[in-house]
Amino acid sequence: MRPLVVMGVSGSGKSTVGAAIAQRMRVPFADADDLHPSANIAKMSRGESLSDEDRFPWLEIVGEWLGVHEDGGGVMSCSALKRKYRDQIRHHAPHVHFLLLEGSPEVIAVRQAGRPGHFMPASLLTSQFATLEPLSPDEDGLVLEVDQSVDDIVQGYVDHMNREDR
Ligand SMILES: Nc1ncnc2c1ncn2[C@@H]1O[C@H](COP(=O)(O)OP(=O)(O)OP(=O)(O)O)[C@@H](O)[C@H]1O
Ligand SMILES: O=C(O)[C@H](O)[C@@H](O)[C@H](O)[C@H](O)CO
Repeated sequence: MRPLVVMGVSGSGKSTVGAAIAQRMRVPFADADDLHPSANIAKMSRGESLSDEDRFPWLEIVGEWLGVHEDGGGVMSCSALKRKYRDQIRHHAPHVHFLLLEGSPEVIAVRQAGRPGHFMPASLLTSQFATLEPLSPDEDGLVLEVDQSVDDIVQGYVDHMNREDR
């Protein structure tokens, strides 16, 4: 398996789906939320969105992890909201592909609200959507709708990969 980034806005299900795909594919999983410098977590907790400068060093760590898993495969959940962030990741891991979890602000807001205690405030969801640049046709990846069960999303990914292998 090639390295995979499960991407999307906060609350789209990246951590849940990423862990489930990694388990299904029997490869390591990492959550980019765990790799943020503490200053980034503090900033988001204050209700401020991250800048490109804040994200740069974090994306270097994310890219390096994926680069290490270029051969054996691995899954990282990471927002990867902008094309240039994905370019930065691809620089480290040229064979990486991306699964964008796409959903309406309404559905995702309900999911976000359903996990009290998370550092990410609901108020940042608007800026997450404003920042998101969907995958371009020349980017290696697929898009799946979040308004379905986690099992169905995982199966959607597996089916896509099986079609690609044929
Ligand atoms: N397909 C799904 N159906 C129903 N609930 C889901 C689904 N995917 C995720 N959830 C739930 O939605 C909430 C958000 O999911 P999760 O934490 O995985 O999102 P995330 O994109 O990793 O968020 P963040 O980046 O903010 O940590 C969780 O409570 C999770 O259990
Ligand atoms: O790029 C970003 O703005 C961040 O990665 C956020 O997306 C959060 O870390 C994550 O989603 C936690 O809620």
